[in-house]
Amino acid sequence: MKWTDKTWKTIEPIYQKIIEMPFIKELQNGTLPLEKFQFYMGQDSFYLENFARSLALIGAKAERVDHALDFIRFAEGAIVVEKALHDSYFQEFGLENRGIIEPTTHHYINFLKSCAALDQVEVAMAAVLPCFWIYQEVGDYIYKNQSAVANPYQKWIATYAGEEFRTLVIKAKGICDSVAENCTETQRLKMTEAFKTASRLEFMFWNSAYQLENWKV
Ligand SMILES: Cc1ncc(CN)c(N)n1
Repeated sequence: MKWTDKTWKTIEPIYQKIIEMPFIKELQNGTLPLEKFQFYMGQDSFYLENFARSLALIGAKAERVDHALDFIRFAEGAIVVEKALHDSYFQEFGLENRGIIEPTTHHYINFLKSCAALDQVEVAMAAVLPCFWIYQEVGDYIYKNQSAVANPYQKWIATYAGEEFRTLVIKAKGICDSVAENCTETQRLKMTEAFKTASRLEFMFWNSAYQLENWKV
């Protein structure tokens, strides 16, 4: 069985919790309060910027030159999406600035950057995979289950349920499977652990937006 198939099984309970969370349910039926979506967009702008930096670092460390090129392109794509957020979504959703990096965003981006800087490159590749794969699954899930009424968040849904994003996810999964084949079992377990931690952080990221979580001091 492929490393990705085996690993997804370990996060099935986390994924189930994600699709049941109020943020996702309300995004799906279009009732998510604007304030929560604005908070999410602001934090996601910080996230994407730092996700891109992590991807670029992984690209620089990849053994295979084709993997390096793929990761450098992923990094470029994340920066382009981040810019699109500023140029269009922020305006559309009335967000004047992105605020400051709040606790869960801080935790997540520092987890990714530390994996990219300090861990074995295969482990770092596994750590960024949920950022692709979970978003595609959630995008597809919402797209398939949404009600017919006009949804103010349709553009967000279309981004992650679209063909373009699916192609990236297939590529990112393929890279993880190919590097996992050349790893020892211990290294593969470390990859799985990193994938699981990032999946938990995806849950926490949406949850923190729903709670409008902040530093409090
Ligand atoms: C927190 C988070 N994770 C993943 C994605 C999709 N790249 C995102 N936009 N934001």
